[in-house]
Amino acid sequence: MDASAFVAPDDRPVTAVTAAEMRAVDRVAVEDIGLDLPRMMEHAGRGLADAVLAARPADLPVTVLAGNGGNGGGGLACARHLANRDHPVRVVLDRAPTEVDGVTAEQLRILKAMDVPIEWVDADADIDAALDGLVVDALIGYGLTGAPRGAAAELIEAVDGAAETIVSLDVPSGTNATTGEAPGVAVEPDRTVTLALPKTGLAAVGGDLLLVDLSIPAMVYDRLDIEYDNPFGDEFAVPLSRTDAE
Ligand SMILES: NC(=O)C1=CN([C@@H]2O[C@H](COP(=O)(O)OP(=O)(O)OC[C@H]3O[C@@H](n4cnc5c(N)ncnc54)[C@H](O)[C@@H]3O)[C@@H](O)[C@H]2O)[C@H](O)CC1
Ligand SMILES: [K+]
Repeated sequence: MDASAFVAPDDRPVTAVTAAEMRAVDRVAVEDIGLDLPRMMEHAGRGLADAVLAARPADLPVTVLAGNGGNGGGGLACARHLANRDHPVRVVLDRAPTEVDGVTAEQLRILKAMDVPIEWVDADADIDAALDGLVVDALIGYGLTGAPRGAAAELIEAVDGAAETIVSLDVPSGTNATTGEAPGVAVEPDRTVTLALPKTGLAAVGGDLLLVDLSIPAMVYDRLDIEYDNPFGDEFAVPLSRTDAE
């Protein structure tokens, strides 16, 4: 097996996947096992909340920047767990709540019912520097298509200048999950909480790396001929180190 760009704490190599491979994993998980996206999104949000609680001093407010896809949905699930622990958390969307759809809209409905503050920005809003404290970047994950545009781009630019700590979910927003390239603006996180398996593009990204388990069984990877040796052991999240392997 070629040396991986990532290793788990016991120096075990951890396979990295491209965005296309991870999409295929999601498809097989849903179609063959019935492990559906909302369930995996919940695991993502719980693992992200664990990482945020571990990273933030008690009094630091948390702002979750959420997009309209699976990445946003994981961020919103994280916001719910923080709110349940009376941590100061608010959500800032890159569009009006009425424009959020799919599973992410379901996550949003729960937060609304819990009276979690929900704000949003549109393309030409100038975002106040209130993006201080700890910012969770759940705008865009491996679904990036081209250079960030509109409100998402504005938020990406605002957060890099204002936040004390930035935790990105899965892939820093604006970064191509496969190549690590940033076609436009991109978040520069202190930590990336990536999901299931590290994305190949994360080898080129700075900051700490934490891998969170979405409970995808090894047989899904086997069906796609993706080399998989459970990186979690008995944990549900493991820190990853980047090797200088080519
Ligand atoms: N097995 C797994 O790894 C799982 C990962 N999950 C999370 O879901 C995302 C992928 O979700 P998807 O809906 O396919 O796309 P994203 O949420 O990453 O992105 C869509 C989001 O981004 C906006 N957007 C895309 N390109 C641009 C752009 N150029 N400018 C502005 N905005 C852009 C788009 O509008 C949407 O808002 C993965 O990363 C994980 O976080 C699943 O939760 C479970 C399985
Ligand atoms: K992100």
